Amino acid sequence: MKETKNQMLVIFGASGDLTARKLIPSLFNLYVAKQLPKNFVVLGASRSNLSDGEFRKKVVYESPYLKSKIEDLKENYVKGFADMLFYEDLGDDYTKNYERLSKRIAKLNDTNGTENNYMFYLSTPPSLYEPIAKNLADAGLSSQEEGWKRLIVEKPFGYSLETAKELNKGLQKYFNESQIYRIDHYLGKETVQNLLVTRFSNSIFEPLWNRNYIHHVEITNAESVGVEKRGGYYDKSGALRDMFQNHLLQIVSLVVMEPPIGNEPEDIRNEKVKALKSLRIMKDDESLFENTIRAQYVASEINGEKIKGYREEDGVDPNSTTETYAAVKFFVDNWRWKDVPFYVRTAKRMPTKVTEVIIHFKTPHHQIFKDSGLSSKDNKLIIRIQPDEGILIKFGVKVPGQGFKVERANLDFYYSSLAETYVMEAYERLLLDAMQGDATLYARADEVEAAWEFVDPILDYWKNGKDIRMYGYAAGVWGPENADELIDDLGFWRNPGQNLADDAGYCVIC
Ligand SMILES: NC(=O)C1=CN([C@@H]2O[C@H](COP(=O)(O)OP(=O)(O)OC[C@H]3O[C@@H](n4cnc5c(N)ncnc54)[C@H](OP(=O)(O)O)[C@@H]3O)[C@@H](O)[C@H]2O)C=CC1
Ligand SMILES: O=C1O[C@H](COP(=O)(O)O)[C@@H](O)[C@H](O)[C@H]1O
Repeated sequence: MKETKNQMLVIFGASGDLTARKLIPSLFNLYVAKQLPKNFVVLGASRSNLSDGEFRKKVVYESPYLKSKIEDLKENYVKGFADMLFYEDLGDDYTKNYERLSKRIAKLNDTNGTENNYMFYLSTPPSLYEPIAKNLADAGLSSQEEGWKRLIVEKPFGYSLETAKELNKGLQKYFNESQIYRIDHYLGKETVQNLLVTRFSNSIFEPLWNRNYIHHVEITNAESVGVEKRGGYYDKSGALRDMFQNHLLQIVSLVVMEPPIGNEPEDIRNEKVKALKSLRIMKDDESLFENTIRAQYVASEINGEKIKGYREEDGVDPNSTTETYAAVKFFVDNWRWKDVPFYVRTAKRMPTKVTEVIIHFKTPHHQIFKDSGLSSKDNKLIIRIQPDEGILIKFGVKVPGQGFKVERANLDFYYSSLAETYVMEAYERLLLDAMQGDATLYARADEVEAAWEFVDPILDYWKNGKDIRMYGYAAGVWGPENADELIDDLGFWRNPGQNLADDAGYCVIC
């Protein structure tokens, strides 16, 4: 087991939503699981004027995100956690007041024995990432002469290839690449990591994992919710930037990558970068027109409840051309994947929340049971990332009786069957990894840039392309009908239900 050294976590943007909703609950879980180091403190920093006590009240005692967790625990236990939290008000301007902040850090370090090991978490608007890094460096807080210093950077990492490069350069002026941890919470999901294990710890999948046996690959990420309270942010982002450039291309890289030479962070990251660099970039309008689809949800009624259309959401421009649905077909230009199409889609306001990877295998090259009724797409490996996490293999079996009637059967594995194993939440896992200095599940600078390189021309075409269309889909359906055209020479999208084994067309709103 890796060692978690005594340390301090400084969260910039500590009065915000992410801190209350994800960061503090994850730290609380780690505290309950006794995974935090002996000497550990959290210093929150934001513009809001809060005392230590008010901060503790907000993110622990009165937090709706901890309510059910702390109800089950003794009060002094909860107090033990809350007492590790402190707060420093940075005033109106994050670029000022660093002198005060660094004095507070030094004092907390001396009184709590955190050994000058500091992890800075940037959970602010992205425009502040570089200024904060600069201010920290100017205050001597990026130097590793005494203790280590790490910088965790939230998404979005850039708005385009150009801005991502600028941000990389900007941060690397003040911190070394090895100190920078770019978070992608999908990499913290147990089932996403399981993609690596499924592929590289079994001898039954990898020999088939190539163009000789795989017909096409499909990845679906669907959410039943709309943009919720984040209309202002989302309208400047859209599905391609919000989910595809980061989370989905990370999943793609794990499906596409070659076997790494080992499981050290750089072994894995090197292969992921190579995978992302092998995605065929679509450059001309014709291929962008043929291989990409965008759409927005429109008002609808589900189970008697009226659902707003995207353009009616708070913070969204009534004439917005931001997509809430994105589907992309692409190829991977390397030896393993030549001519194998990949279909990846992501959207809000779908019938259910689900993320899965489907490997569709080819038809056996000589079919002796071709009158059996099964089609070429009946051998599938489904890796279910959420919910009902697990793996399903679909294959043909003989129907008992005379002749050779073939029917589809399922072989399945469910994570829930490992009931005794505690499965950490994504942020919990990622925070612990960063505390231990393990960057395997964090994106490297070149990885992020390679992903933007693929996405940039699509965004550009969607903004300026001459024939580009914006389709509509009623909230609660599986996107615009036109999206089927993308895939229809091969079949149709698998529209799964909430459970792994639920097949096409099963729709619920949850
Ligand atoms: N919320 C989520 O679920 C997710 C968030 N993220 C990312 O995490 C980051 C934080 O998100 P979230 O917590 O939702 O955002 P919020 O808007 O809720 O919080 C932002 C924080 O930054 C501070 N802040 C805002 N503007 C300024 C400013 N001009 N100068 C100084 N401080 C400022 C705020 O301080 P104060 O209020 O005290 O002024 C607040 O603490 C963003 O980059 C977001 O993209 C990523 C994935 C999911
Ligand atoms: O990063 C983001 O992810 C969430 C979806 O995360 P999940 O773990 O619930 O699948 C998405 O709702 C949000 O728009 C996006 O910014």
